[in-house]
Amino acid sequence: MRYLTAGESHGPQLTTILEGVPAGLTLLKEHIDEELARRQKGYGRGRRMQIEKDEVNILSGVRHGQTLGSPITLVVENRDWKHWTNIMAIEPTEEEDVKRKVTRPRPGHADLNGAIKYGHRDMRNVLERSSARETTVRVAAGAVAKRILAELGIQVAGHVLEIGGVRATNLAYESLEQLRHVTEQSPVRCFDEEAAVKMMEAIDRAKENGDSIGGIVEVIVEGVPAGVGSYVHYDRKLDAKIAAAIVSINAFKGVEFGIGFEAARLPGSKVHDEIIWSKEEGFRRRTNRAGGFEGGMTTGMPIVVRGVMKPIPTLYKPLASVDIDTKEPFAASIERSDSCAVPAASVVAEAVVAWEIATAIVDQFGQDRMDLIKENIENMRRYAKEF
Ligand SMILES: Cc1cc2nc3c(=O)[nH]c(=O)nc-3n(C[C@H](O)[C@H](O)[C@H](O)COP(=O)(O)O)c2cc1C
Ligand SMILES: C=C(O[C@@H]1CC(C(=O)O)=C[C@@H](OP(=O)(O)O)[C@H]1O)C(=O)O
Repeated sequence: MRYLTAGESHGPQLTTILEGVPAGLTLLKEHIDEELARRQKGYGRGRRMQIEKDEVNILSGVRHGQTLGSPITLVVENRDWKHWTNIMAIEPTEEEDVKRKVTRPRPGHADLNGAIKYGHRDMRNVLERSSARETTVRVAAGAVAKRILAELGIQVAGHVLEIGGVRATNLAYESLEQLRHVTEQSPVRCFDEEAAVKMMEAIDRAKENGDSIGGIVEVIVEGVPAGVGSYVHYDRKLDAKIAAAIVSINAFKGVEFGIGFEAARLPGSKVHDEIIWSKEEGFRRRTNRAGGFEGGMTTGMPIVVRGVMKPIPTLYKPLASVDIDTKEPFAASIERSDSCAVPAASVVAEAVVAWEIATAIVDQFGQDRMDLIKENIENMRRYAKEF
C-alpha cells in the first residue's frame, strides 16, 4: 500500500489517495471521522482548532461501505479557507496583499530553507504546505490502516508519556483497551492522572510566558505475529520504516523502540530479551526491552515505539530573525499558534505507525483481498506457535 497527500493549510481542502488497500474491507465515514475528531482535541491547542470541524468525504474506492481494491480518495475541507481566500488566491501586487506577503522567516519552521530551495520570495508558498495541517489526512489514511489491523485482531493505542519535562509514572494499565479508554478521557491523553494535571499546569505556564513546550508520545501495537518485516535488505526493515514515519511527523526529532536510548547505558545482559517456550504459546520473550523488533522483523511481542516532539516553533515571545527582502533583523510577532500539540501528535503517531504495519502485513500476507489476508495471517500465527 502507498499513499500521497496534497493540500495547503489555508487552501480549500486536503486530499489523500490510498493505493493498494485490499478489497472487502468494511470502511465507513464514521471510522475516519472518529479519528479526525481525536486529533483535534488536546489541551494547549490554539484558535484554529475552534474553527475546524474535520470531517471526511470519501470520493472513490468504497461502495456500500466496502473497499473495492481501487484507489481510495479522501478529502477534508478547511473551514478556515473562507477567511484566507483572497490571501491564497490573489498575487501580492495590491498594497493590502503586499503586506500579507511573508518575508520574515520563523526560526524552527521550514520557511527559510524552503524559500531558498524552491526560490520563493513569499514564504507563504512554503509554510502553507509545511504546516502540520497536513497531518489531518495522514490520520484519515491511518484510520483505514487501523480498520485493516482491527479485522486481523491487531490493536493500536497511543498516549502521551511526557510534556514539558513532566513524565507519566503510573503506567499500570491492564490492557490496551483500558489504556485507550483512560487516555480518551484525559485532556492531555495521559494515563497517569496526577501527571496529566502537572502537564496541563506546565502548558498553562508556557502559554503565560509566551513560550511553547514539547514532549514524548508512545504507540503500542499488540497482536502482530512474529516475522513481519525482513532482515534481508535495509529498505524492508519494518522498524526502520516506522522510525522514518515517526520522524516525518512535523516537529518530531527522535524515535526509540523498547528501552531505546537507555540501551547505550546498560550491559547486554540487561538489554536482550531471553527466549522461553511453552506448548500453549510456543516461543515468547521473558521481557520486551527490544520493543517488539529484532533484525528488522517483529518478535510477536508488543511493538513499543516512542517519538520526541520539539516545542512548537511559533512563539508569542518573539525570537530573532532576519527579513529576506530588507535583511533587517526583527523580532517575530504572531497572531495565533498552538502552545503544545503533543496530545494531538500522539494521534498522528498512532496513524503513521498503523499505516506502516498494515502495509507490511498486506504486502507479506497477500495483497488483494481481506479474506485471503485474514486466512494467511491465521496460518502464520498457527505455524509460528507450532514452530
Ligand atoms: C499536530 C501538530 C500541530 C502543530 N501546530 C503548530 C502550531 O500551531 N504552530 C507552529 O509553529 N508549529 C506547529 N507544529 C509544528 C510545525 O509544523 C513544525 O515544527 C514545522 O513544520 C517545522 O518542521 P520540523 O519541526 O519537523 O523541522 C505542529 C505540529 C503538529 C504535529
Ligand atoms: C491546522 C492545524 O494545525 C496548525 C499547524 C500549524 C503549523 O505551523 O504546523 C500552525 C497552526 O495553523 P494556523 O497557522 O492556521 O493557526 C495550527 O493550527 C491542524 O492541526 O489541523
